[in-house]
Amino acid sequence: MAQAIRKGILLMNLGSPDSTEVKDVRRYLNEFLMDERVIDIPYLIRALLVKGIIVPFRAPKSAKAYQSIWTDEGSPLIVLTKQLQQAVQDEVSYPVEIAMRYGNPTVQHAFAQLMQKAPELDEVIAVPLYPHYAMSSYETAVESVKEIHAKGNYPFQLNFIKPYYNNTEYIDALAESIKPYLQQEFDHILFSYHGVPERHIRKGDTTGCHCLKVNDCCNVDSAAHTQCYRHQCVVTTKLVAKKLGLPEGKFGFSFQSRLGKEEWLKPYTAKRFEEMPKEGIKKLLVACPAFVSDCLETLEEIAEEGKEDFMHHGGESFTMIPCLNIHPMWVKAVAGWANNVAAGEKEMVLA
Ligand SMILES: C=CC1=C(C)c2cc3[nH]c(cc4nc(cc5[nH]c(cc1n2)c(C)c5CCC(=O)O)C(CCC(=O)O)=C4C)c(C)c3C=C
Ligand SMILES: [Fe+2]
Ligand SMILES: [Fe+2]
Repeated sequence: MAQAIRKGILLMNLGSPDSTEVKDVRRYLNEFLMDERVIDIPYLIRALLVKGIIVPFRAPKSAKAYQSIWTDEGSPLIVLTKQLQQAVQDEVSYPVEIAMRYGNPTVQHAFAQLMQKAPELDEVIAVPLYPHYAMSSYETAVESVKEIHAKGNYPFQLNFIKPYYNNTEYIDALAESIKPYLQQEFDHILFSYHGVPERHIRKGDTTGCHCLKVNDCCNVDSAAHTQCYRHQCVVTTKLVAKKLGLPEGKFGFSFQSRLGKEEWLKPYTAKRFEEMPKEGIKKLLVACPAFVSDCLETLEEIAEEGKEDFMHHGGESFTMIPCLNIHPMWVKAVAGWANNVAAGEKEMVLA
């Protein structure tokens, strides 16, 4: 009889600084922004720009922003990812660990923990906590885990859950988490996704001739869509809006967190917050489906800064809908994917 495969589950998120001290934020930003998939310019120029300009100016400001959302247990992103770990662990028989792309806990630490909990571990199923494919999120997480795995000569194989932007369980969980907020009076719901430079979208176009080149590119069938962040955000928006029965005009999407002078995906969330009250949108709901755990970008940029901007420009009410965090349907979805992989159903898995 074939032996049962001994598996482990690795939940992978982006990461946060170890504390809100400027030195820790500086170290974190250096690691993050020196990633060649985040700032994709030649190493020497990147080093000059990141270490000489961006980080020295940004670290004190970011530290302040982190201070405004930090909890007694630490960064919300890490705390919520740990809560997700525990919740998924309650649903599956395999050990579950978490790792961050930048900062702590590291992938090496997670691998060591998994091997300790399952000494005969022969497969790790990695779940990137990003529903959409972007070079600067999903791809860098996957590639760095592969690199660490290869360098460390680990005795187990790796499998990755594919981007799940259109997966039924993800969409159903998202819709269910948003539904209670639709009971209140609102004019519009904005789906705000983390932005990326438009250049990244063109660079990732596997056909070389589709993304941001063809009219209405994200709604025209293309092989490029397996790696097109914009297309995947558009699809999530449509599917969740359909599931919630939102009529055209009652919802929209935008992109937040722009960094630098380059053109990023549009419309910009910050600009929409200024424009919407003038368009008669006074009561606003905001959901952030690119993040599965609340973090600096939702709690500070949207719920604090964004709210202030919207209200200042004539808004009357602003409600940020929390991310999936540990919503029971989301927990079940993650546990289910890992179990399906265990049962040999490979369709959620990249080779
Ligand atoms: C949802 C996926 C994400 C993509 C895509 C992404 C791209 C991207 N990000 C930056 C720069 C920064 N992002 C920062 C924070 C941050 N980014 C994501 C996710 C994605 N980023 C998350 C979950 C967070 C929050 C982390 C936390 O601790 O809560 C920051 C740090 C904070 C700040 O100083 O603003 C930077 C910098 C770039 C340049 C980029 C694509 C090129
Ligand atoms: Fe980011
Ligand atoms: Fe597109």
